[in-house]
Amino acid sequence: MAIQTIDNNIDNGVDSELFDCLKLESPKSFFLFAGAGSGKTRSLVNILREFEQKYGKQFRLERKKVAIITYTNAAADEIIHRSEHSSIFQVSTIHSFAWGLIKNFTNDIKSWIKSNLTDEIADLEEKQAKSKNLQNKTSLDRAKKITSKKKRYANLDNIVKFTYNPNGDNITKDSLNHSEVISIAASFIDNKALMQDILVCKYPIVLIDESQDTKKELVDSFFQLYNRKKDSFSLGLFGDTMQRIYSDGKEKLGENLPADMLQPAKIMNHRSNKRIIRLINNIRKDVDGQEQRPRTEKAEGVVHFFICSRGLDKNEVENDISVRMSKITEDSKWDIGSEEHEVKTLILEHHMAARRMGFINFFEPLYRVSKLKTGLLDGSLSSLNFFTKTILPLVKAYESDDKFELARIVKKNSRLLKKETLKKSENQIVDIQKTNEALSSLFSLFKDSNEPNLLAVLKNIHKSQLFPIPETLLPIALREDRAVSDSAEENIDEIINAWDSALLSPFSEIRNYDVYLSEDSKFGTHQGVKGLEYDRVMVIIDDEEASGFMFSYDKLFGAKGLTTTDEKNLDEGKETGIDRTKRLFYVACSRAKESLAIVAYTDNMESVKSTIMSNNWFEENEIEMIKEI
Ligand SMILES: Nc1ncnc2c1ncn2[C@@H]1O[C@H](COP(=O)(O)OP(=O)(O)OP(=O)(O)O)[C@@H](O)[C@H]1O
Repeated sequence: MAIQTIDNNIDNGVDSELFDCLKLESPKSFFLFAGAGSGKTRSLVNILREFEQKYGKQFRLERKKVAIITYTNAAADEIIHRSEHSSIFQVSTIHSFAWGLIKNFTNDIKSWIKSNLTDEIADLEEKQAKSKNLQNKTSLDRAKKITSKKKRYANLDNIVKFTYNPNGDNITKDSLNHSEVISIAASFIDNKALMQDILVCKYPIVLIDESQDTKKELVDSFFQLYNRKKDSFSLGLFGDTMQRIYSDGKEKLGENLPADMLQPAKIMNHRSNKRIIRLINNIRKDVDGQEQRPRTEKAEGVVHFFICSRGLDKNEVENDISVRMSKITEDSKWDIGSEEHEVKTLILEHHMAARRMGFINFFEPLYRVSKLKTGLLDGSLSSLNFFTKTILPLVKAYESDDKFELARIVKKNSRLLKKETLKKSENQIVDIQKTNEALSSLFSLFKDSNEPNLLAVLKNIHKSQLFPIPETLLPIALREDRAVSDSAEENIDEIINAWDSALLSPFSEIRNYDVYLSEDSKFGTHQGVKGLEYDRVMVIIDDEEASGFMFSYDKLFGAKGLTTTDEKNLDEGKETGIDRTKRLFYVACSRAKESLAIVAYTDNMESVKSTIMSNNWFEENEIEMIKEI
């Protein structure tokens, strides 16, 4: 028993070493890089709690804060919650933090943008001057870019204050875009003594979680700041180079660190069962050879690799695999048919979840428009909220005969029942009657479990004037005849174009999409689940379906050969798509606590099998080939 305790707690000393760095009398910096599930986030929270106890009062009096930079808003919320909402901690994403630093420096921002635009315009004009044909697409696009940049330059003096939303698209004239905010903050930290003083005075401690993926420009600036202000500034980096999966991160972050930076190591993995840890140790073996140890009380656990022929019905394959896994693991929660089914399925791209959950027709056209992507994924798109936040709850209230809820939604959103409308109205009874008729007309579309398409719902509401139509959808709602207008408007806006297709989907797709957005969705992306953990994980792999270009599982598993570019990168010691994919695979597999199923679709089943066996990732009895169902 005593041995077990020593084993599991072998890394416990690290927390006090880290806390020691934060002592205000003698600040030091550290770099805690350790594998998945080694308790980095836990260490971060532990030292924050201890810091609050020792320095909380002092920091509040002196109006100082510890800045904690996380990769996502969700991670920020988690740390805020776990550090008990203490006001001395400012937990935010890198974009929010950077914006907070620069937002009051309007004149300096203007000068930076002017100088940047001057360089960009000069560069474009030089290229344009060399163009052999000014009428080809590239040259025409370049000409447009030059005009728009010149326009922005001319408008800069009219801007009183810049705006920026770290979670938005920032398309107004006075807004900064995401990369500008990062570059401006980095440039101010590097070059402005005042900014360096403000930063160190307000935030004597900056801690960065997932620093392997944090914008490299800013990480470099923090290193510079550390070199300048060592006596009054502490920089703490948490991360794992094996989990660097975005191109924004600094390559080889762990190399050439300042000599006085503390670099503690952790060797435990507190998260996963033994077999899963052996697998992830093997995946990183030829990258840096770091090996983790499981906790002594952990079970063996299960990993299983299903090699599936492309072209099979994926829903059927994956359902069958869930049943098969429940047998292999003797855990009924794997079984899709069981009431207690609880498996996290990791897909590569959101549209793979859309296909599996039944909202692909509505999702795909909108997802293709880059301006709509963020809002579509986080559910903040206002034109979409019309369906998800107004119509869907209304229809659900109708279906469950919840008159109270129905009245509440109508009162809140209806144009006809607005207080001001009713006040002005000569005959309120007629208005209420009109509302009832509008509702009946809308619900008639859903009679007998019918699922109308979204266009029918939109047109119905526009006609009855029950609710105001979002601005983006108005041109479509106003159209008399879709077919005529399609041919008449050649140069139609890409957003309207996308909505034109999306609106042809049945309303049931909105229901499914709404479930996907909610916390309890059983899907996550390989990238998006960084930092999280689940008992049972199914990793779905299909490069063709994902249609991305950053990752290639086919190459990682030997189903496809290397391209000449890959060969060239390899020769030059540069990173290849295989390296990136291996790290993504490591992140995905290391989310599993108890058992893990990999489901890989491929055209080359035998090559996949021999690759995953020859690099010792899977044993023969852990591999199953599914050619048909
Ligand atoms: N010292 C410990 N004793 C017991 N459980 C621990 C310990 N450290 C971490 N854990 C547990 O192990 C799991 C992983 O911890 P944590 O999320 O902090 O790891 P991480 O290094 O941040 O992981 P990743 O890099 O994979 O996101 C969590 O469930 C956490 O509660």
